[in-house]
Amino acid sequence: MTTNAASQTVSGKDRVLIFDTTLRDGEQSPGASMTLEEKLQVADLLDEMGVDIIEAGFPIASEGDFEAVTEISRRVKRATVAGLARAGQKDIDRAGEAVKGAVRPRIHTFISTSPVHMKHKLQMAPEKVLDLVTASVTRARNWVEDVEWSAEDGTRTEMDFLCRCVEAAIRAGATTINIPDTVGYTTPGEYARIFRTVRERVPNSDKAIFSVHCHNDLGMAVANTLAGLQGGARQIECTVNGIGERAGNAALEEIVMAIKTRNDAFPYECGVETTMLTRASKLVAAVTSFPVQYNKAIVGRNAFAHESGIHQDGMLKNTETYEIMTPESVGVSKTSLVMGKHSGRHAFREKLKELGYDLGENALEDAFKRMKDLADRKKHVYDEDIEALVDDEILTAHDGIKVVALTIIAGTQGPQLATLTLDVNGAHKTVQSTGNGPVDACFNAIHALVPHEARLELYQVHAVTEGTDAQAEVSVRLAEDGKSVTAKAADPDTLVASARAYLGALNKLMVKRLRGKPEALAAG
Ligand SMILES: CC(=O)SCCNC(=O)CCNC(=O)[C@H](O)C(C)(C)COP(=O)(O)OP(=O)(O)OC[C@H]1O[C@@H](n2cnc3c(N)ncnc32)[C@H](O)[C@@H]1OP(=O)(O)O
Ligand SMILES: CC(C)C(=O)C(=O)O
Repeated sequence: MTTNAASQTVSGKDRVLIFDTTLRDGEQSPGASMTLEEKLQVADLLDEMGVDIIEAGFPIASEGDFEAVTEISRRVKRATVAGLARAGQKDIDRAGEAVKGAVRPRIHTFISTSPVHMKHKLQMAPEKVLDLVTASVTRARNWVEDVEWSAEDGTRTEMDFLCRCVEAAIRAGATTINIPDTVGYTTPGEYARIFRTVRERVPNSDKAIFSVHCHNDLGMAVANTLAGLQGGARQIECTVNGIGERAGNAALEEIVMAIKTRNDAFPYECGVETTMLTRASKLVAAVTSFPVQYNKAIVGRNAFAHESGIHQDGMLKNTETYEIMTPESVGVSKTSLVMGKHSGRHAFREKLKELGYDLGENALEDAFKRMKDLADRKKHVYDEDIEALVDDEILTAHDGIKVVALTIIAGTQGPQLATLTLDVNGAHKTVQSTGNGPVDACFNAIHALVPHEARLELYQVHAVTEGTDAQAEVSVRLAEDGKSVTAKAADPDTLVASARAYLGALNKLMVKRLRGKPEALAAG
């Protein structure tokens, strides 16, 4: 056998081969077509990552597929490169032509063996299919030594017939026998039994490596894959991010991490460098434009994110409380403690530390309450949101004038009306003012309650993060007697942020005015 044969490793564990079919079965996902350049990038990464076999395409399908398989065969240095072919001469010759330049070429030929496929799709009698098994494998062997044969719809195939086909394929020279669960129909116990039975009943079964290939129609692709290994299979066919026909294929990253994390249950070795899994996932998502669902195991963006206070507290005390593998082991730089309405004080304190703040207990409590309040109104609380609210907290902590309430009536029927209540050194004062627009009305109200000569030099608004519920960060610059001050405030309501930024600047001006009159400052 010339290929990367599955065998026992020095650790005494069985080596399982990872056969990646992202570029063939993965590309069969409606809408997932990749350009040649994109396929080459994926193939390079798979090779670097330590995948054993790369199924590069189905060469008879199109000129583009032929070119992709040919190119990938030329450049991949380590992995075996496989091309798919139906049980026909033209398909096999085209695949042979495409993979012949590979360091380790493989032809993967298949034919359906289930009653429903043979009768309705192929419209062939079982004996004819059996003949084609021998003929196709024999022809493929004329091209390469490494031939894989697949019994399409194997899990819905009658056992006696499956065994006869497998025996014929091995006799004709197949070195790998794949029994696919083409329509995602099998169950873990059943799939393991199929492999055990075929391996026991087929006399020459020890001459080939058995392979699993599972689809996810019932959400069992990974479970079935692992069960297939327990039944004796030693090659796993899978795709990055689990993309593939219909509901997809078994996800490479999930299988590899299940073997690594639960090696007690799945005592096998595989050659994939797990720290590259996230990179591979991102690349495949980018080139196929198939987003990865947030809660996807291993590579979803929430796979190592914790929002609940109780979990975050546990994580801060010992990461093993809520993580069964480290984010670093799959190429994520670190766990993220996401701030949100379910977060607790332990995690918030840690987050502030990470962002470079050292707040006292009271300031921390205030900031925590404001973060919770923000999280009730806003879907995502980003680090920038926390920075904005803490900066704002620090600025307003010493302010003599604060917003108590603000209501604006705005719309097409002007003038816009602001009703504003301010706390001016402890006394609440309310006024109504109109203006040319809601911001003008609001600033006029401030002017009415706190008469001043300062000039507005700058008024700027920008969204702290994305989305219509993003916090607005408002900057205001006021100038008086040749002195100018700038203040910022952030709030999901642009007008509240505007009022607070204006008052922030006004407070700073007052402090400047009083500078040099310490007795006045002390009096507030
Ligand atoms: C389970 C799997 O994932 S199998 C792989 C599926 N992937 C694809 O089909 C993607 C690429 N396919 C293609 O580009 C095209 O289908 C081609 C080029 C392969 C064939 O195209 P066409 O010649 O136009 O045939 P079409 O796709 O319409 O029909 C398939 C034919 O192949 C036959 N066929 C299907 N599987 C096999 C097989 N394993 N061995 C031999 N013949 C087969 C069908 O019975 C049908 O034959 P018929 O024309 O005599 O009725
Ligand atoms: C060609 C075979 C292996 C296949 O993709 C399937 O049966 O799902």
